[in-house]
Amino acid sequence: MTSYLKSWFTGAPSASAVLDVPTFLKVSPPASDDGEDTETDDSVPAFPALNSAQRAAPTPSQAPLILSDSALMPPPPVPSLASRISGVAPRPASSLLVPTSTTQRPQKPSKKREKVALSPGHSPLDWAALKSSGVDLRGVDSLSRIPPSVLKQHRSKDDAWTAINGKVYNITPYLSFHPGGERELMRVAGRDGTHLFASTHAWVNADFMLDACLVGFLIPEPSSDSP
Ligand code: HEM
Repeated sequence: MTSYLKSWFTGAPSASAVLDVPTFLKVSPPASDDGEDTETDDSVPAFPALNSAQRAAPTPSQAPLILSDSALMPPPPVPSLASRISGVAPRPASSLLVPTSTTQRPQKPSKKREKVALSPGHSPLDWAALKSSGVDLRGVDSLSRIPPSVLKQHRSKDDAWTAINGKVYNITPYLSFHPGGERELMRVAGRDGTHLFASTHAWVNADFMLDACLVGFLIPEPSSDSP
């Protein structure tokens, strides 16, 4: 047995190791679909099949080369443990990956825009429903021309007006619906809020949000000496 294995690895055929591969000349045909097997021959098929890859395997003289450990492909490099900092995850090998950690301190949330919890029934959808319900949200019979002095008189929560882009709105009904809270919205009550509004959320369409609350148009203060 040992000499046989030796001859296999070295490729030298030994006298005692003669591969005696039996040759089958007859192979049984595949069974027919209808199950009617006309052949009464019960010979077993050759295994491996006569034309199989196994039979075409190398002879002892073509024995496969077995590589030693040093001839094999080296393993991937071990990440350098020396450069690791305690408590900090190692940097990924690819610079395209997201860094696993950062040395920057998290930024404090901006104080400028804080969301407030709106009371139930005061979502933006509820506001849209109220606007289209036909309920009077203006509090005036007709639109008028409003100078800053008149606007100034409407600065209480129950009666709050503001001017945005030249239009004056009654913001009292919107106070409890404002996602930024009543307090923030009241900052523009009784005055022109265009600048503050735009610097807080320029993307909000005040014209659309408050169309049902329009009370008039902001005009310059009439000069006292005019007739
Ligand atoms: C007068 C008309 C105003 C209308 C129609 C209005 C409308 C809105 C709307 C629709 C949002 C939600 C925006 C979003 O989710 O992106 C919002 C958020 C907010 N508003 Fe107003 N706003 C008005 C005035 C103001 C004013 C004068 C201030 C304060 C100076 C203010 C402060 C805020 C804040 C802080 C938020 C933040 C919440 C967030 O991050 O969404 N708003 N406002």
